[in-house]
Order: sequence, then structure tokens, then C-alpha cells
Amino acid sequence: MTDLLFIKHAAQLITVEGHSGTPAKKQAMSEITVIENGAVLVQNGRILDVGETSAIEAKYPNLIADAKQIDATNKTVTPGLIDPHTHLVHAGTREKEYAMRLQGKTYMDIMNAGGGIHATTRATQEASFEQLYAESKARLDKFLLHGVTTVEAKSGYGLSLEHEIKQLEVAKKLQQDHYMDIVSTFMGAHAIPLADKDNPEHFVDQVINEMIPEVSRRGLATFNDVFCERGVFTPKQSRRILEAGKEHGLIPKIHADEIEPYGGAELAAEVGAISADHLLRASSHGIEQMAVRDVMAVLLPGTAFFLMAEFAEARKMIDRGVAVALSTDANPGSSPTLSLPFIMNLGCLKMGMTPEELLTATTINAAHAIGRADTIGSLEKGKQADITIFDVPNYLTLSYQYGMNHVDTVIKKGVPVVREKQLQ
Ligand SMILES: N=CN[C@@H](CCC(=O)O)C(=O)O
Ligand SMILES: [Zn+2]
Repeated sequence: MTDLLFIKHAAQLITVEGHSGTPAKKQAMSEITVIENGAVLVQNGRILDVGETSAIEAKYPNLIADAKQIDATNKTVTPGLIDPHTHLVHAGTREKEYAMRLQGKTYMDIMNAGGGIHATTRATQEASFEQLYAESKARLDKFLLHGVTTVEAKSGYGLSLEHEIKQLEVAKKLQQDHYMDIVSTFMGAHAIPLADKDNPEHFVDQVINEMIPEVSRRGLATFNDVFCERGVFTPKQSRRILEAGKEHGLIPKIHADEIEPYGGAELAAEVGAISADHLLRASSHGIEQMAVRDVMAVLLPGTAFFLMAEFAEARKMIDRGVAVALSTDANPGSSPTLSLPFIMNLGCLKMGMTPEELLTATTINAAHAIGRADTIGSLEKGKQADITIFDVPNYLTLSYQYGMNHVDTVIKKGVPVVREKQLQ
């Protein structure tokens, strides 16, 4: 018995087609393909066809007669949004640090005083598997309610083999239990534990010799990430960690040039990272190198907004030929949000991206940033039917009426899992 779903009469259906082979760059980031009065026919969780409603109706009358129908009149249909950079699995919140920052303390001051990432590490180490699972599951529900159908999730609040594995196992179980698809990244190199403060090389060795081999042996992560920043991991240490990951089949990612220019973008190009993320202070040379070596820029404007910092130079990156994706950076310290649509608003208003580029950056380019562009990120024949329907008559309204949740329906693998803003 085939499972059929027919979404019809969308005021605008945005396919973002034609970029599955390589990420969209420059002008191609604006080519999103808008079909008016659009329709999608889904069979057994995959997209069977996409086009104008009348054309699809004429082509598949029998299948459509048997299909569950969703009328998207006055609504905008897009590929399910993809968040390629989150710190999903952690315990607790840090609102007191937020208040301290409002009084003038900086993010790094707080971290150097044993707060920041260290505070969340303490809470995460103390948390049971069940507590971490429950907190993270609640976050996934909210992501879904904001139109997101796939997230990347990093470890990095365990900072010991036992607790890093615990975080990654929570992500694995959520992948099995939840509607959301989760792509895991090992980020043991998120901070030097306080106990190793005076001997950081000891921890770097532990990441390289103990954690990476074990995470890889257990098949718990696809990517390996490092926080390359002054006072955290140096470019030299970061390179060792990323090269060690490569030897164990983990693809490099990097938190680069977030607080100050530190050679992170250049390092990403040298080690062949799939993406360099943050880049608020990336150098022009680093941006050029990323363009030459095809390193995706994953930009996190929510972090600049929340840390009251300069935004990344998205315009310059796009114009120089760097493919750009956008993400929440959801985490309890520098970006406590689960709203990718709000991040899209910031992309326009604070980084000069166009509404078309935003859609590319949160769909197909985000899929490329996590190595999934062959199956998700666009509405094309044969792809997984991950689809978001927004209660707006055109895509411009998504970035125009800002800070609101316009999601109406979310379809995951052909199944409506959010309908009229309610989890099903
Ligand atoms: N910058 C490093 N890591 C996170 C923040 C983590 C935290 O503050 O808990 C980020 O991407 O912003
Ligand atoms: Zn991050």
C-alpha cells in the first residue's frame, strides 16, 4: 500500500532546485525557483513530482485521488529548513551570565573565570543520560515547530571521553526516536578543561589519542570540530586535532575567527574543512582561501546579535565566491535560540543578504554543509519529502514580518508532523 500526500495550490512553492551537486555560490545563491500555484506529490516519503498544481493533477489523476491532501492556498512552501550548526545536547541555561554581559563583562572574561562553556560542562557532566535526553528532545520539538527538519548536533560539553560519548549517545538515541534527522559532530576540542589549564597539550593529546579513535570506532560522529580561538585552541593545536580526525574518517569543521582574527579561515582551507563557522573576524586572505578551496561559510548571526558583536561579512564572502549557509548556533551561552527563521531575519537586516540568498543558505547550502545535499535541501524528484509550509503568501514576507513564527505545517519524510503550529 503506497503512502501518498498531495500539497496543492501553494501561492509560492520554492524548490531551490539545481544545486544538489555543488553548493550555490555568488549569483546562483539567488536562483531559488518560484512556482506559483505550486504542488508537490509525495509517495512513500519521497518526492514523486513538483510543478504547477494543474500540471501535476493532469499527470497523476489516479494517485492524487488516493492521496491525503493539504491545501496550501495563500501559503508558501519550501524545503524543510536545515540547521547545520547546533550545540543541541547540553544541560541547563546561563541567563545569569547574560545579565553579567549586560553589565559589561565579555564572553571570554566569563569563560576565563571558569564560567561560560565550563559552566555548561559541569552541568552536562552531572546530568544523567535521561536528563540530557529530555532537555535535548524538548529543543528538537521547538526546532521542528520553527520549520527545521534536520539539525547538526555537536558534543563538546563533556570534555572527557565518558561524557563526550554520553552526549553523542543522546544524539544517537534522539535520531532513532524523534522525527528530526540529526547529524553528529564530535567537538571534544570545545574548551581546555579547567584541570588542564596549565598543560593544554595534555588535553590535546587526550582528544587525539583517546577520544577521536573511540568516537570513530563507535561510529558516533561524521564530523570533527574545534574551537580555534585565542585562549582556547591555537591554530597549531587545531590543525593537529583536525588532521587526527581525518585519519579516523571524521570530516573537519572549525569554529573560526569568532572573537578575533586568528587564522581560522586559512586553517579551514588548509585542512580541507567542509565548513568554517562563525567568521565574524575572518581576514580577507582567509575568505579568499576559503573560496579557492571550496570551504563553506556557516554564518551564525544570532551569535553576533546576542554577543553584541560585529556581524560576519556575508556580502563580501558571497561576492568573492564563498558558498554561505546560515545556522542558529543554538547553545546556552552565545546564542540561546531555536528559531532559524529569526536567524534568517538577521541575515537580511544585519548581514545584507537577500531574501533569496537566505532561503538557499538555510536549505541546499545548509545540506551541503553537513554532507546531505544528495537527499535533502531542495524539492526535487527523488529527494526525501522534508517540507515546510509557511502561513505567508510569498517568501518575501518571511523576512519582512520578522521575529515571528510563520510555520503552519512541517512534513518529515512525507508525514505531517506539525500541523497548524501543533506537534502531531
Ligand atoms: N564558540 C564556541 N562555542 C559556542 C558557544 C558555546 C557556549 O558558550 O556554551 C559557539 O559556537 O558560539
Ligand atoms: Zn558553535
